Amino acid sequence: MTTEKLVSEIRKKHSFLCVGLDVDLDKIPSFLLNEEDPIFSFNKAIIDATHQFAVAYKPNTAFYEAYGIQGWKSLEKTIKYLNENYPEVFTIADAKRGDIGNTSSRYAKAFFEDLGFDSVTVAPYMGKDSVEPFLNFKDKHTILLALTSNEGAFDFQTKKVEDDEVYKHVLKTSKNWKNSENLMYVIGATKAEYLAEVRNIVPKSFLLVPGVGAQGGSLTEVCKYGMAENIGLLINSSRGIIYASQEANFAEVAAKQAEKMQLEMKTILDGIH
Ligand SMILES: O=C(O)c1cc(=O)[nH]c(=O)n1[C@@H]1O[C@H](COP(=O)(O)O)[C@@H](O)[C@H]1O
Repeated sequence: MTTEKLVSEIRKKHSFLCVGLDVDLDKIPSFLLNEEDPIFSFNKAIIDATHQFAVAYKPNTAFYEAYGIQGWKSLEKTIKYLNENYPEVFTIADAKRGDIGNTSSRYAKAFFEDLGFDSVTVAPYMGKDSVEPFLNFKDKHTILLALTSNEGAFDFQTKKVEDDEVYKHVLKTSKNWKNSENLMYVIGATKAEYLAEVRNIVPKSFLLVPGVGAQGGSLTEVCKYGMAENIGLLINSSRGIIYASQEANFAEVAAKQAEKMQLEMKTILDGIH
């Protein structure tokens, strides 16, 4: 999907919400466990109920890989379902890959070509030649970890090297890579106060911002410091939406949560236009 199309969907739906599909069989309603593919049944119900409020879906592959081949099949069915039924939504494989170039090109093929995701999360630690193979794909996006939402982000990402924090080196250096227009960045919602500095370096890039809801980040703060002219934000919530209820009406309750966030986003968007 092109960035222009993503921006136009955001404006159409008055939403920059990304629903995280982090499915855990211990947390989904127990009656679904009788289904042939409980993970897919859960995702399908959540997607059908929330798609009018969300512009993106982000399955984190760990939650599928944890169930072996069956989990991988559920992931494949989920992305196929999204692409066939809701081609207007932006899809993110949250896989946090990255390796020597030759290997990265295989990861890129797996997520962009075989599975058909619009984007994949990638770790920057191995540098330019580990990321550029992902950037070769037209209208596919590489979402580079810059400043993550967890406590461990302070171990390396905010440490200074040659007068700049490591996450700033990631932003500045990656801007010079080939096909860098295909880059987006992860900035955790719990680090909203850093967003003004991030915007000084990457004023237009899309930022994937996880960490609202269960991790305590604030939507308002993220928008205050992080919103760009083209909106430039995808705010993810996983547990806060998909596990809002474990009852028979779980999908309806998830939709209510998604709608609540979408309405907050609409108020913010209305305020700036
Ligand atoms: O890349 C990510 O999406 C990610 C980066 C980050 O810094 N923090 C973070 O929480 N995530 C992911 O975003 C999701 C957050 O889930 P909730 O805390 O349940 O909303 C999980 O899939 C995390 O793996």
